[in-house]
Amino acid sequence: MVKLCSTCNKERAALRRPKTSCFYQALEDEVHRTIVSSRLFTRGERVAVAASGGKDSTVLAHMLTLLNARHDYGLDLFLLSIDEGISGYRDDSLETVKRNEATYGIPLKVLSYEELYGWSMDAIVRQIGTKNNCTFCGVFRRQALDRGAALMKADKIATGHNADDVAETVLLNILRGDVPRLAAQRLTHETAWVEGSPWQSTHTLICSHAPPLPT
Ligand SMILES: Nc1ncnc2c1ncn2[C@@H]1O[C@H](COP(=O)(O)OP(=O)(O)OP(=O)(O)O)[C@@H](O)[C@H]1O
Repeated sequence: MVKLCSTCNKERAALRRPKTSCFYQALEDEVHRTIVSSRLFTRGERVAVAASGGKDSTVLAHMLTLLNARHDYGLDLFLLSIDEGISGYRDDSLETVKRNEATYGIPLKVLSYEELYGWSMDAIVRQIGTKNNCTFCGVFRRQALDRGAALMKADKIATGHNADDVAETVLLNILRGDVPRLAAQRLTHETAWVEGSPWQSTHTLICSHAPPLPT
């Protein structure tokens, strides 16, 4: 027999959670509580939602538009997408971002490496080969998001980084023995705020370290 969500009593149950049973409600409440308790936004701010077309940033776009309307944050949201110029990869996900623009009714700005740097990622790989190309791509993407946000007069950038991404970065830094980066990561983890990093002052990290829900 199909088990229904014991909170809304309509949707099919997707997950059994130790403290609450309705996953959507619990997640929305947790994100809202993090936004409020960490004072992530101020009324009237313009927020660039960094949209890759992947699951995390699509959930982020959904969540921010939903909570902005529900709790009247008064934010001016738009989607910011970076086209690295990787044929067969980013062109597909950009189609998803365009669908998100229509679904969530917020404007989309797409900026390409080609426009910003005069180089697409495909051209860079032709030049440097495939070794270390992810490092180039990541550094360029962070700067591209910063430049795009400045161009669009955004006050903050929201990204879909989550606890898994944080764990992955911490583990990689341990394996590399990179102590200064580990310390910076701890700051990010504890305060959900990146300062003095390549993200510069506009960057706000939305992560999943909300306090536990009351029982
Ligand atoms: N091309 C891009 N354009 C805009 N934002 C991006 C882009 N790539 C990554 N981001 C932002 O950085 C976050 C982390 O990116 P990462 O490459 O680690 O992918 P991810 O964790 O799989 O997330 P997603 O599922 O959203 O792709 C994304 O959630 C998104 O907010």
